[in-house]
Amino acid sequence: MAVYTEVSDDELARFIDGYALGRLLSFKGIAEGVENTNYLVHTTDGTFILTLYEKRVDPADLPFFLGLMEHLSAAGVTCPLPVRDKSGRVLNELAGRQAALITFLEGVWPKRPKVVHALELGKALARMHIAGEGFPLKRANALGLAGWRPLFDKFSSRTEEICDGLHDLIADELRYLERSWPKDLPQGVIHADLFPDNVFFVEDGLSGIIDFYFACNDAFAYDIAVCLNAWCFDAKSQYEPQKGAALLAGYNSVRPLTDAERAAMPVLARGAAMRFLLTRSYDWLNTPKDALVARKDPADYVRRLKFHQSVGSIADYTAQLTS
Ligand SMILES: Nc1ncnc2c1ncn2[C@@H]1O[C@H](COP(=O)(O)OP(=O)(O)O)[C@@H](O)[C@H]1O
Ligand SMILES: N[C@@H](CCOP(=O)(O)O)C(=O)O
Repeated sequence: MAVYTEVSDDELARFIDGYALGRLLSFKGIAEGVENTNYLVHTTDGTFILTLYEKRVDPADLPFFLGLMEHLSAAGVTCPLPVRDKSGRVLNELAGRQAALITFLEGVWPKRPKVVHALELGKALARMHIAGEGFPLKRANALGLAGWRPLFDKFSSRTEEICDGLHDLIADELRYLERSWPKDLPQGVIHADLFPDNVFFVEDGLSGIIDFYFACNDAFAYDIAVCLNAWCFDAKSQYEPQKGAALLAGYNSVRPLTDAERAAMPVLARGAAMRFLLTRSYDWLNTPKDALVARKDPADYVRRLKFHQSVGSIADYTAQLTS
């Protein structure tokens, strides 16, 4: 459960009084998520999600994240909307943290994504990329190529606490990525963390996207690579080419990939594996013992990275195995 910050009944009742949402009825910590503290809040007017922003969120970025949700929602993407308080603000302070209330989305995230989920995801991702056009705020990807080495430096002396060989795997791969990272790919606003637990479905229809707290300006194709890793491998970290093919086909049906994007997919998939290997490794070593959070296993991303290193091109590989 990701609850880093406890909120008392009285504190929350006072906080809710600041909004035109009726009276607080009940609230409980949410048993999912990694980055922030989330509570499910019931008031006499409805159900909302209360988020208290934690460690990795720079308060200066909050207008980007909350403004993006408003922009995407207005452009037809089903995502949470920040709720304004009685004086029109979306951000307030609660229990010493910046906090916001957002609307509750119906649906459940797929615990075992199927091919149809990957297809729908691909279409929704492309629609989201198009819908992001015209969003006026900018945010660099703090966990992009330039951020990986400084993050590695923070835990490189402790990698053996995770697994043997991890230090050299990361160090060698960082050198490769720094040499090979593609420039000049089509860019725009990307989600950058579109894992299954951030995408809701009602039956097989995609009902909404949440958790925009890593969103930034970066290459669209990098967002696809993040999804390939997160959606198209089974529980044993074996690549599932039918899902990869469905994701790419769904995306391509809405926003056709350029030749340069296709060619870059193998290195982007390696970079996307590196990004989550680094944050998971850091969190594995640094999550406070008393935090109510389920740490994510870095080993899943060691296996993905090794898979990408072993195949030439994930797009060719997908095409080969599905033709
Ligand atoms: N708008 C929402 N509607 C419904 N459930 C939500 C919403 N936002 C978050 N949740 C629930 O809270 C969980 C954690 O949210 P998330 O934004 O992923 O947290 P974190 O930023 O900590 O990763 C989600 O898996 C989901 O169950
Ligand atoms: N998706 C990341 C962890 C971030 O968690 P989220 O709850 O914000 O999606 C990972 O799997 O490492």
